[in-house]
Amino acid sequence: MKLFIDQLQEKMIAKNSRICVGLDPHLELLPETVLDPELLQDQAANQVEIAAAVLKFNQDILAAVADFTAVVKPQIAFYEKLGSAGFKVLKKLIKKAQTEGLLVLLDAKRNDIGSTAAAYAEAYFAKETAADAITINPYLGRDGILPFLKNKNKGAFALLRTSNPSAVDLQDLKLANGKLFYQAVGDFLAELGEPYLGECGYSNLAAVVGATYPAELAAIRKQLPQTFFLIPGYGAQGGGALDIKAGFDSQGQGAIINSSRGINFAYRAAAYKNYGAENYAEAARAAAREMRTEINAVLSLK
Ligand SMILES: O=C(O)c1cc(=O)[nH]c(=O)n1[C@@H]1O[C@H](COP(=O)(O)O)[C@@H](O)[C@H]1O
Repeated sequence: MKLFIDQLQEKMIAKNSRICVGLDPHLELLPETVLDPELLQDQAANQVEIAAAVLKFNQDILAAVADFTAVVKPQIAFYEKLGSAGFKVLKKLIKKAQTEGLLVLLDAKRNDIGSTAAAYAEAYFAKETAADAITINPYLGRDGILPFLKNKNKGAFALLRTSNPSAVDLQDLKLANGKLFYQAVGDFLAELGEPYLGECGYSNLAAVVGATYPAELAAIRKQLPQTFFLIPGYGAQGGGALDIKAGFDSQGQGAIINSSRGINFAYRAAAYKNYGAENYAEAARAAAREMRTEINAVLSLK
């Protein structure tokens, strides 16, 4: 079995795509034709119907974008909040995505002490849920990270320089050696990821760097030539194609750019309004195709 990172690179090349479609079903943004807003008045009582609507919506989005992406990223919070019905939806979506030939990066931002991290790795990489990769929080250090790397056909994406405004609160703290905290985390991840390098030159231990901080992204790419990046913050959070360019290597490899709301709910955006709410999947397909084109153009890829 190929290393996760080599599988990812292979699929990115096959799809000629550097995008990652987030599957974040914000309930209040779902079309009324899929989810009756009345049901949201009492979410606890209507969990099963809401979960069914979420499943339909996400299955439609998945089918619509599958031609344009190598990987999808369900954010687990949106499924967890629907209780056991939501968890079943997540499992079905993971299976459907993989059946469509896509890799699944489960956005769960997990971590804990080593023994508990091992339980998380088992929970999300074991047969039943079987995501291909997971987002993790590196704050606990190596014993909390290594369990996610044990199986070499799975990957882990550690938070490095996040896209949110408060990223600066802790990540930019200056250390005694003059480095910023996230820069030291970067060095640490590069060293820890070294034994997990794939043939593509990147490690199964990847990192998350926000599109909303282009200067930091450019510096981190230089600092960490063997670390693959997930770059969220494109679209809804304000990041654009020029902002993410420096996250790639000279071959236009080494990163995937995530957009969740910008694709899932494209039907609500002025640019895709003419599709109409009932054609939300076609609008998402158009948005994914356009995002792929924009990113390939900025990277001078055909
Ligand atoms: O790990 C992530 O995926 C993540 C890290 C980060 O720094 N910023 C960030 O937005 N994300 C996730 O990426 C997605 C962004 O969603 P949109 O802003 O709707 O495109 C959400 O699922 C976030 O939880």
